[in-house]
Amino acid sequence: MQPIQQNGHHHLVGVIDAGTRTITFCVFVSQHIKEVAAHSIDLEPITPQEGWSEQDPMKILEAVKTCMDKVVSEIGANKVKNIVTIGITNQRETTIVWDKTTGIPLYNAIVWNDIRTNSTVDVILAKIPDNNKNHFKSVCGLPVSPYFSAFKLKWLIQHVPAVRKAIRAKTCLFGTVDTWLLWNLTGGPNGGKHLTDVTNASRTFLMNIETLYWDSQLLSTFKIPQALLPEIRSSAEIYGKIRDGWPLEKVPISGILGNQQSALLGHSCFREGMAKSTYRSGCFLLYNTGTSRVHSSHGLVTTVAYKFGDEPAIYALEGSVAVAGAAIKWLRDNMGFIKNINEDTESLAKEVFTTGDVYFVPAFKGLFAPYWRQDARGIICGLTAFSTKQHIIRAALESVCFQTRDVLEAMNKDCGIPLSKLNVDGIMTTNNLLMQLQADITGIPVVRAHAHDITALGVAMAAGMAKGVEVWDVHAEERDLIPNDTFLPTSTEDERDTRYTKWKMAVQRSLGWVSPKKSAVMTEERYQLLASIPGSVFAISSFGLLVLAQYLNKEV
Ligand SMILES: Nc1ncnc2c1ncn2[C@@H]1O[C@H](COP(=O)(O)OP(=O)(O)O)[C@@H](O)[C@H]1O
Ligand SMILES: O=P(O)(O)OC[C@H](O)CO
Repeated sequence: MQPIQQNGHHHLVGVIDAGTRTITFCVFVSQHIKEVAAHSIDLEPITPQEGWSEQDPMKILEAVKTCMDKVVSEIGANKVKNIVTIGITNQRETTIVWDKTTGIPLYNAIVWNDIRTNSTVDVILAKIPDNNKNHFKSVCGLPVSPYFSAFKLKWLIQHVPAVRKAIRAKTCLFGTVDTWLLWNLTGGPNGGKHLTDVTNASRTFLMNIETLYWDSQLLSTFKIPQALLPEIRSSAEIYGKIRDGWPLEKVPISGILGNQQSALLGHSCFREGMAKSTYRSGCFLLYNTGTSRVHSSHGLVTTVAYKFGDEPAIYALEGSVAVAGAAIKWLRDNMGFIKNINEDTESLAKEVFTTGDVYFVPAFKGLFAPYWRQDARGIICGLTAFSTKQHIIRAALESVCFQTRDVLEAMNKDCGIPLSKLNVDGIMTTNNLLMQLQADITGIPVVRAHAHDITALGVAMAAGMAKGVEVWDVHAEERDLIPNDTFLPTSTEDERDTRYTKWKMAVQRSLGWVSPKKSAVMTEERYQLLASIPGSVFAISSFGLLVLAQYLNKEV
């Protein structure tokens, strides 16, 4: 391990952090937690329909390039040459397909929180004994849900003629955001590396959680040809070098981690029993279970936490909450209750001392862990003539805390040993009231990390420790400790439990709001029928197809 170069300069490690809303490129000094430079660009999602969420993969790529350019010119040529490697961390599950001969995407990226595949889920469930959504959990660790990539990829194959055409021509590639970036950064159509890491692969619903290879049973369930899929590698190894013509050309890329797994590393949760929760648009609690794959019986997912080179994979239990900060954003953008999230949320919520018995279940697109109910929709209940926007804002903050308690309860049951404290990070944790409510609702201390970017730090560590790079000793005894502060519970157990019981009642009222489309299976068959019609028919008579589609529509 050589933290310092022969010329006396510190090694630097660059990180591409491609989050759902924000693309960042930042640079760390090896062995240190603080970034020396960073540049970010926000990306707006494209929402063609209610429940849909897309991004332009080219815009993601352009934003990465711009961020790298900015940081390179900010730190100057002298320091740039000390950047010895790069790591990639990314929003997980988001699904991209492109043509390997042109590098052009065949459709927009379908983002993880897009629920267009609800009907695909119904079709898959209809084929499973007892419609059991946990049927594949022993194979891939995940429940059947539109969240995971396989459902999005199946939708793309069924609905986008260009995808089917590229599959027939054997030019179609699939990837999550890490793969899309790696392929482009290492050469694109000219030899780009088509790889992913185990953490991202573990979110596709296609990887066998035990063998860490693509699973043939799952591939055949989804009818996905393996040729589309990237090779699965570890989270820390040299995958390739940056192509010529890009900033930092020839610098190796040696770390890839899904962003929640990266935050787990950023918190140095290396030991079994250590956990963290990241509060951003969504909220994701990961609990390190070591080399054991703990299969949850209480609604959590089993996921790969990380795998360093040839070392055995380390697993985690995850509680994924789809809507956390996004509920606050909704109160600002859709309700007009808040002007400036950062400045107003806490002060408005503090204008009242309680929510006045108002509960807000922000199940905008269904509920993830531990419920996995795509039929749930958002509700605000307990309203009286006395309720104000302040009560609702406070209830939105509490909803994040109650959802976290839901996940914690499940985790404690699955693991047997209750968590004694909660390590937290993410932009939402700057809200002190939220932190205090979280401690009061869970009854355990909440320890807030003060490092600027724990998520990016995790993959910087992985990239820096990779064989052949070796500038970061992740297990070093002497390392920077992340400064933190702690919020202690001030509630009694009785108060906590009474309020939590009320929350559970509110959750019950949010369930079953959307009835599964009774035509789901037929819809699927219709698409298959349409998909099987040769392309020439489209050319000869698209009008004929329209008539056929209308006729079939009337049939169901
Ligand atoms: N002080 C705050 N109080 C409450 N919510 C906040 C606060 N600051 C930011 N948020 C919420 O956190 C989210 C920002 O997360 P961010 O990291 O930018 O996005 P993403 O998770 O999509 O990458 C927004 O949804 C916002 O509503
Ligand atoms: O980019 P974020 O912080 O919204 O993270 C999204 C998660 O990776 C989705 O699983």
